Amino acid sequence: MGKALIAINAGSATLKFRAYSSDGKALLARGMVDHFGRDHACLELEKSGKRYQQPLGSGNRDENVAAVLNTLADHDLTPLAVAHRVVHGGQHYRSPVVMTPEVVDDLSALIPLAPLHQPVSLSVMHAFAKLDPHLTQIACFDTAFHCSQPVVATRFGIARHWHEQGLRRYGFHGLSYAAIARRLPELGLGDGKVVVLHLGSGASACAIQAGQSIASSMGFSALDGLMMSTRPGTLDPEVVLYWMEHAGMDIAAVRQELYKQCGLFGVSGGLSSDMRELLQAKTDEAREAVELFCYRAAREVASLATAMKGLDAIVFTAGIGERSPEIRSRILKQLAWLGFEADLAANLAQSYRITSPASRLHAYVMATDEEGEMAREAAALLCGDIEL
Ligand SMILES: Nc1ncnc2c1ncn2[C@@H]1O[C@H](COP(=O)(O)OP(=O)(O)O)[C@@H](O)[C@H]1O
Ligand SMILES: CC(=O)OP(=O)(O)O
Ligand SMILES: [Mg+2]
Repeated sequence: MGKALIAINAGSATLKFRAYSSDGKALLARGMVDHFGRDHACLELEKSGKRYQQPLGSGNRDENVAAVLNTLADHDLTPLAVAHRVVHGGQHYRSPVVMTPEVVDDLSALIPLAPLHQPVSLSVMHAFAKLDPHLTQIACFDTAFHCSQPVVATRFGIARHWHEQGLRRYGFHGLSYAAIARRLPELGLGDGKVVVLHLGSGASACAIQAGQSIASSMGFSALDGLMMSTRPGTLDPEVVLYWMEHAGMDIAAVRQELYKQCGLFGVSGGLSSDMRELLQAKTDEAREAVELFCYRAAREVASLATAMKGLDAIVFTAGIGERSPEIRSRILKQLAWLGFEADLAANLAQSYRITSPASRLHAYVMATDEEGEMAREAAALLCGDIEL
């Protein structure tokens, strides 16, 4: 097999990768490390109709990444170029770029704003560069899709000079939203007002109108908005001041709390950050964690609909959104007053449309394709369709 365009998506609970033909169009192989960075990390690969699975026996992220690179080599998937999902592009990066030492420095400076993701993406780039220092590596940004938002959606209610210094809402999961927006015309929603719920380990929602991001639940960092696996979502900032003033927590301890100890994990009393486990668990704490997750997601839909002054449909996507009928059904129940009537059988079958034909508003399940979006961006950059 010739060389492949590799797309790497380092998320907070998974590391997904795909190999494409050099034009980014044909999918050659797909894989993922589930439970990325945890003791029971497991690598899966699908290639030429065959599936391979390998428990990694290590919760070390660098070792998990090394296993991915070895697997690519073992399966004859030599990189022609590698496209990386980079969560934070800051004020400056609004379209994909070829990595250079200067870009590495710029993206490293954003690590504090995306501590679960940015360092991992940079270390994956470093691992590939060690294999081949001349390899073209491309950064594709989660923040880029949200550049279309009106200023009002990007401002915090703080003094103007902070906004000018970059303290504003950026929005994340943009590669996922771009992939969904690309497919909205299939549903007759190319010009519609749609709220997309990206429910994975990190979770956010985005108002997409006529294919463009109008507003998003995530802000300056990927902490804001919906409650997530280990992140709280929207939080009164006084909670942070309280931690610092009364619990003796310094910045590192606060950051650790916000990124690792909150969300499903914290509310379930430390039981699990994994929705699959919480849905099986019988404790009151697990039940409350799941309830809060759904409640926050449903509330955000109504808020984002208001940003668009209307709503035509919602779309569920990502790990939980694509695979959990229970969570979708609870969110739809909370939104029933808006005109959603779930089709229970369709929801259980993970069908495309999961609302009944008579429902005033419709809900859909769509598989996200962050890697496909990155491959498209990288191929366009490599053939000169996007200016460097
Ligand atoms: N069948 C399922 N039911 C409920 N949750 C699931 C299911 N499959 C995966 N998940 C959840 O999806 C999350 C991972 O989502 P994903 O979008 O793939 O991750 P990441 O945020 O790492 O990109 C995991 O935390 C897991 O709990
Ligand atoms: C931005 C973010 O939270 O990403 P993920 O859901 O992949 O962890
Ligand atoms: Mg993800």
